[in-house]
Amino acid sequence: MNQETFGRIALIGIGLIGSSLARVIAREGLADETVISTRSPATLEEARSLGLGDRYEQDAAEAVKGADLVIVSVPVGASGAVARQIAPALKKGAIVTDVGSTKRSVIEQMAPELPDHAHFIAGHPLAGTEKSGPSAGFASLFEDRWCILTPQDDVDPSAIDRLTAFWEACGSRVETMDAAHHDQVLALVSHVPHLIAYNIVGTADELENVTEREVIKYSASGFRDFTRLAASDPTMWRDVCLHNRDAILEMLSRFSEDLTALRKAVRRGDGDALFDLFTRTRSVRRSIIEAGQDVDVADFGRSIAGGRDGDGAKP
Ligand SMILES: NC(=O)C1=CN([C@@H]2O[C@H](COP(=O)(O)OP(=O)(O)OC[C@H]3O[C@@H](n4cnc5c(N)ncnc54)[C@H](O)[C@@H]3O)[C@@H](O)[C@H]2O)C=CC1
Ligand SMILES: O=C(O)C(=O)Cc1ccc(O)cc1
Repeated sequence: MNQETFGRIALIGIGLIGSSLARVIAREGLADETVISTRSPATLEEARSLGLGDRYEQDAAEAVKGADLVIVSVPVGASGAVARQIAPALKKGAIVTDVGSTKRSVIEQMAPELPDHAHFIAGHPLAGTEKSGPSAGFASLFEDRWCILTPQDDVDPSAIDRLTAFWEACGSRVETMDAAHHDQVLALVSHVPHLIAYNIVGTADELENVTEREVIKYSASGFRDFTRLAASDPTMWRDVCLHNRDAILEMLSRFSEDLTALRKAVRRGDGDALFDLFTRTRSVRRSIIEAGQDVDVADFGRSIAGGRDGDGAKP
């Protein structure tokens, strides 16, 4: 058997991420058998009707019996409860991982529950959409995306190698880092941007002198991008905020300070300050595109090719 393939994989939680995993596991032949479990009977039926696995179990403990790899894909606030449920049924030597958007809290919730004979390695694929549920997933979700692993110091390196090989077989690039560092970085690049989107769409929704029709009719692509993020799953994002509170608060403070400076530049008509900030931020976007990290590179490429990018000179 190759490094990346497993006899039995158990997927606990079968929403966007779990079902994308089920699809890529099937496409790449990464398991002899895939067992699916999720809390809601209706969701389990949906997974069955989509043909996502080989076996379906309502009981998570039943699902992990004999599994070589267990992947927990539930809202981060449910991680501890799932770990408690599956712990007594885990096979000796099983690798247990998760996909949650926050890492310190998931480790704090799961690690104490799991037996020493299992290898627990927390993880986070930096890949997703605003959609949720089993039908929202797709096999190519993880392609050319980062997957961050945050193993604790005492984890067997060969288990890390196997999990790395698995994510690589799903199309991802894998990086290992400290959980606290992960949470700080993700607060900046993912959690706070989602909160900004929720906030601006909420603000637009509450403005009395702008009708809903106008928001829909005149929303340019910038606002549309915010509405996409602000359509993300409420349970998932409530849990992210509750479970990465300190890092999110720290980044929000920085954001507020910078917003105050920006507001001042607008109020004072300080064109130089505005131009300098906008020039700096444009170069950030360019670096991201050059590094090949953009979701819609083709679209951005068209906007550059269309010559709408200006020459960078201060008018
Ligand atoms: N949606 C996204 O773009 C991304 C999400 N993530 C993380 O992946 C995890 C799953 O997210 P999605 O798949 O998007 O969510 P989802 O809402 O599509 O699916 C969640 C699944 O968990 C199940 N579930 C909820 N509570 C449970 C419990 N107590 N026991 C067993 N199953 C339970 C639900 O029935 C459902 O099958 C979350 O921790 C999220 O932070 C990570 C990367 C991207
Ligand atoms: O839809 C988007 O733009 C996302 O940013 C998806 C996403 C959401 C949460 C994560 O932890 C990782 C990726």
